[in-house]
Amino acid sequence: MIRLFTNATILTMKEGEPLLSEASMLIKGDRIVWVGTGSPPEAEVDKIVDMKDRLLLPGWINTHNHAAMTLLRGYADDLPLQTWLQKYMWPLEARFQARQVRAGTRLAVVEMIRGGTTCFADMYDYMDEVAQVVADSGIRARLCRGVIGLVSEQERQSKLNEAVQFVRDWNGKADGRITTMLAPHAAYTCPPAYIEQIVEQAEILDQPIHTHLSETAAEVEQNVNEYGCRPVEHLDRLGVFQRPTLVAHAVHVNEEEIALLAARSVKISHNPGSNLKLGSGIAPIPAMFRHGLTPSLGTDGAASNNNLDLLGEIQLAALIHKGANQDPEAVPAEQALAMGTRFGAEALFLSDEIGTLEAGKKADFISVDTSVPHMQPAHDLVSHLVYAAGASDVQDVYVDGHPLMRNRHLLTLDEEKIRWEAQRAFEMIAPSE
Ligand SMILES: N[C@@H](CCSC[C@H]1O[C@@H](n2cnc3c(=O)[nH]cnc32)[C@H](O)[C@@H]1O)C(=O)O
Ligand SMILES: [Zn+2]
Repeated sequence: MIRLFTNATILTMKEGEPLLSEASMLIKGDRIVWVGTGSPPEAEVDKIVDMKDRLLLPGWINTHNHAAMTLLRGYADDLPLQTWLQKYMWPLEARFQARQVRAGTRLAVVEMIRGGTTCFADMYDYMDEVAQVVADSGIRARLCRGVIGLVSEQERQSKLNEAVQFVRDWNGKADGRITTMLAPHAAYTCPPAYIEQIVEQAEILDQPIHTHLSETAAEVEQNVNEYGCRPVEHLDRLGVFQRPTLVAHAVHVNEEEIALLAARSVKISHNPGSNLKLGSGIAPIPAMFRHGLTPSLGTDGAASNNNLDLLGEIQLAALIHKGANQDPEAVPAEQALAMGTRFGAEALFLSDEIGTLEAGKKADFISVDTSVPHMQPAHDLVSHLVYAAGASDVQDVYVDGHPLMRNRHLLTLDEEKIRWEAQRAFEMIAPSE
């Protein structure tokens, strides 16, 4: 089917390309065939969709999440990372079964689609459930079975086997919407030999690696005490960065470490909301840009954010580095938008397919209502999107050319049922007070 989205303002997010007004986008099946002003090359069109008062742009790419943690939203707030994890999250997560992960992930996907996210990375457990939700909902995702190695050797091996089997079962599935990774949870939860083993498997399976890195000062200190070096050097020595790697957080990295991450082309998922909420710190994003890195954005799980609104992260990224560095020129609006789109595609190793609106790429895009009062006067939509818009201004969401939301109406998921299921699944595991 050939569809023409017309009468729109289009932000392609191609580097250096200005906003296109009175523009159109032509889509053939799941791919974009043309974007521009003037008349499209193809005369035969099956459907014309009028996009008056709509800004079209690539969907948001959320590069770090634990989707099922929506079930634990608001459960343990205002605590530091290690207490939050060890005293609250892990004991409750130990009660999770397939049902909790399915319900929590479905809720997460509803929330993400409603906020304009078309692709997310997920690191969790019971990943067959997560993959099935992705397959059924129509969203795109890069998924990995996260492994925490603070268990017996036997359990470590069985978790790794699961992670490997997950890659074999799901990489490239759901018409290519699902891709995978391998994920040692963090240097402080996986012994060195285990990390090496995971790297070896990643090599065999030709998979990228996703891990948490230098999220807190305490974690860096512990690494120095235990292994005699900081986490970046530690992972480098273990060969992690020989693989394409995506690290979440990178809050406590110094100039030298940033240089090494850049030299190894490591991808960064900046999670400003989670880092602020857990009091972890503020990642040195301007310094990363100076070293040629192109950090992307993630929400982290909803228990440390507490929502999955990627536009909110774009806005935080555009604001906090200005304040932290007393520099109003840090992370300009355009760059913050790139972090949520094009750089997100790079971070997930999917930039051949998504991240910009241009011929040959997948038709993953969203539309934003530009007629609302807080987008007036409509002279600089890039500025309005970053500094004035909200998630609920997103009207339409398309992935692979399929509509997942039209005029804020979800088309692939039953929202009411999902809300009910999430409530039930939470009550089953909630501690009795
Ligand atoms: N249960 C799994 C590990 C799941 S990976 C995802 C883990 O990351 C944890 N997590 C969530 N947010 C953060 C964060 O900000 N830093 C570190 N870990 C986190 C989360 O609680 C969950 O346990 C196993 O069998 O080994
Ligand atoms: Zn995380």
